[in-house]
Amino acid sequence: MIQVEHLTKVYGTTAALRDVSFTAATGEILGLLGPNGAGKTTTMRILAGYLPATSGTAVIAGHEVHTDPMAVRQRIGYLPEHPPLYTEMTVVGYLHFVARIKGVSAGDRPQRVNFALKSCGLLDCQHTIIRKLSKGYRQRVGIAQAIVHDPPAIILDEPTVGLDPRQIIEVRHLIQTLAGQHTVILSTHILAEVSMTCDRAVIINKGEVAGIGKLDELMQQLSSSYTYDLELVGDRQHIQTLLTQMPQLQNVNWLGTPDQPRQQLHISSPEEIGADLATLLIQNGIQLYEMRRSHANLEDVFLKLTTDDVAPAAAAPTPAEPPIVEDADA
Ligand SMILES: Nc1ncnc2c1ncn2[C@@H]1O[C@H](COP(=O)(O)OP(=O)(O)OP(=O)(O)O)[C@@H](O)[C@H]1O
Repeated sequence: MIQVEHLTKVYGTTAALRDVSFTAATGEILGLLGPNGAGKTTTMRILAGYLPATSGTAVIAGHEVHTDPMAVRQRIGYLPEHPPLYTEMTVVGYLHFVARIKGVSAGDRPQRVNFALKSCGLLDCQHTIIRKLSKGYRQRVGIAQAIVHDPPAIILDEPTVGLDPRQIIEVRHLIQTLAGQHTVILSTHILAEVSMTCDRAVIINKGEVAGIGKLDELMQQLSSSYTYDLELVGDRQHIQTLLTQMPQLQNVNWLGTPDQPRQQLHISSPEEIGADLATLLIQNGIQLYEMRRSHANLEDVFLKLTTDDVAPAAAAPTPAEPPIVEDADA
């Protein structure tokens, strides 16, 4: 449904995206996850046809965003970070307006608007002036305008930002109900958003793809899959020498000071090495008081992939730039 290949965007001297590539299959929810400034919004705006890429291509439902922008805009729903709602209109009036400018026929409009109102939990406030809605409800209106013309692809830029916890849960649930019939790409800097909402994630960092796949696959990609926290008594130097016998150990970090009676050690390893490690230490006279093993969690993956230098992926392309309503008007 969505193919992004070798996408690069340069703002002046700033390379916001470098050779970004990923795909999103029909019906899936793909999370674009990255820290501030990673290039998420830039990617979303290019996909939505509001920003031209410097190079590369992005194809949505068979149409390239640069060479065929109008066809793309008819096939996507886009929720920008700050949706440009017409705040003096009622919710239902606004959705009818958007449906019209998105090309929904007059006969289909009532049904499409009703679907959007219902899907987004807006039926009860459909006659309310948008200006009087809470932020959470405005966000729902933003999503409703993105789906009112029933596009096959939905692009949501930070859809839960600024919402309270209850609203976040509601919006995430809404997004999940949209998948299946729609392909959804959402951007976020919140790990939990991806783990709770998305089928797969593209982790983006400094404009490059740092990891891509299902979350459990991403965790497996980590070289340090297991971490061990040890409490032991023994000479640090001696222990350090012993550990050189296990070359698979990574990130051997001592906690506290060497003069503490009990030493604390944090080790990571791509393999499960607990039994061998314990045997090595005990057979060499080290008193092992505690050893705890934990698996890399999503936070470890994110920190690892967005802290280290990363290798990119691929993709690129295109169009011009207006806010949703104006664009649709065209
Ligand atoms: N119009 C612009 N002109 C120059 N540089 C820009 C422009 N827009 C974005 N950038 C730069 O491009 C990089 C990526 O920005 P982008 O907004 O895409 O990141 P982001 O991942 O969405 O960040 P955030 O989560 O903070 O919104 C940043 O270094 C940003 O400063």
